[in-house]
Amino acid sequence: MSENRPAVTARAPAKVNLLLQVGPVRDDGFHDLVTVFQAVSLHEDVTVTPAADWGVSVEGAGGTDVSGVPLDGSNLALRAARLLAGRAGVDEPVHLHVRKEVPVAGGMAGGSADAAAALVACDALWGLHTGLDGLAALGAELGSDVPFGLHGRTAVGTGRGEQLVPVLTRGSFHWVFVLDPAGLSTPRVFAECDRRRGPGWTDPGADGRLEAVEAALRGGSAEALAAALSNDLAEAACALAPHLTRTLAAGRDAGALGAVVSGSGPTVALLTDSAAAARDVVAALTPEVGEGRLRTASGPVVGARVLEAVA
Ligand SMILES: C[C@](O)(CO)[C@H](O)COP(=O)(O)OP(=O)(O)OC[C@H]1O[C@@H](n2ccc(N)nc2=O)[C@H](O)[C@@H]1O
Ligand SMILES: Nc1ncnc2c1ncn2[C@@H]1O[C@H](COP(=O)(O)OP(=O)(O)OP(=O)(O)O)[C@@H](O)[C@H]1O
Repeated sequence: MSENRPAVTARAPAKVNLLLQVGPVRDDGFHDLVTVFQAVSLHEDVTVTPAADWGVSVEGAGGTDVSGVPLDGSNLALRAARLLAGRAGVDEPVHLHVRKEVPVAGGMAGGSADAAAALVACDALWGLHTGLDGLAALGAELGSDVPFGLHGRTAVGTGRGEQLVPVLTRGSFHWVFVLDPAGLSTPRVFAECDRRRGPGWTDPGADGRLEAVEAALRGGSAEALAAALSNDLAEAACALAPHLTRTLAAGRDAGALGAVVSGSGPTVALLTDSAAAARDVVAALTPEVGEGRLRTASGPVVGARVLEAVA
């Protein structure tokens, strides 16, 4: 019977947008994007265990504050599991335990990573063999960032961010993330971006930014990538959280090669040219922001996958 199946744990990564080009609002309320995602080594682990009824619990790892995470039917991991069960005709409830390392409402797609990990874990538990494309299609119904949580590595995202094409990259990139105690709501940041643009705004279209990011990734140059980082939501995020302007400057002053708001913010991503340089930036920033708000990570890393049980 289902309750005898062993628990399955899957892991999915956070993301940073190396480029986030925001186009016009579409009729469905989403914006057309051209973005470059990179998966980084902050992870969410989701463990699914057969249970009498559906449920979810959450734990913060490494000091992550999980107080903003819903534990009801709106939790993205739970929604993902129920969506897959519904489509596959599975009637075997699970309890999901989410171990979060990714800041909540931080612009790093933590909730999307939970959904991606839940899809992969449930697919394995129920023996469905849905495949990456099938899971990504389900993931897109849950959120624009979920397909990338499944794919991982580095990819160009178009549409509302759910249509992915892998990007060639060389080597690893080393990041420092400056977390913010307050989150930012993604819809609010997009709305502020629209408000600032005004009704007369016209999309300038392709402007060479994507090509610059792709060339830096192909060449494995942190310096070139730092120069190419850009985010059309940054102005809106800084308008809603004005201290971010100072955080970006402090990161550069601390020796980062480049600084960018991560996605819809408020996390700030600082690019450095080695793991040692990242540690130096942390040391330089600690007096101003405190060690508790600083994380180092590298990318690219793989997308959602089952963690094998240690024998
Ligand atoms: C900011 C990014 O993280 C960049 O990767 C994503 O665009 C946001 O992805 P996400 O959090 O998975 O977003 P979703 O759950 O799909 O959408 C949340 C809300 O963000 C806004 N949204 C999101 C994606 C998009 N292409 N256009 C939008 O305008 C919409 O108001 C939407 O209702
Ligand atoms: N499993 C979950 N983990 C975190 N937040 C969740 C989860 N399920 C639902 N949410 C809700 O989604 C909101 C956004 O969560 P998330 O941490 O994914 O933000 P984000 O990283 O800014 O997202 P993105 O970068 O994809 O825009 C939270 O404020 C919370 O209310």
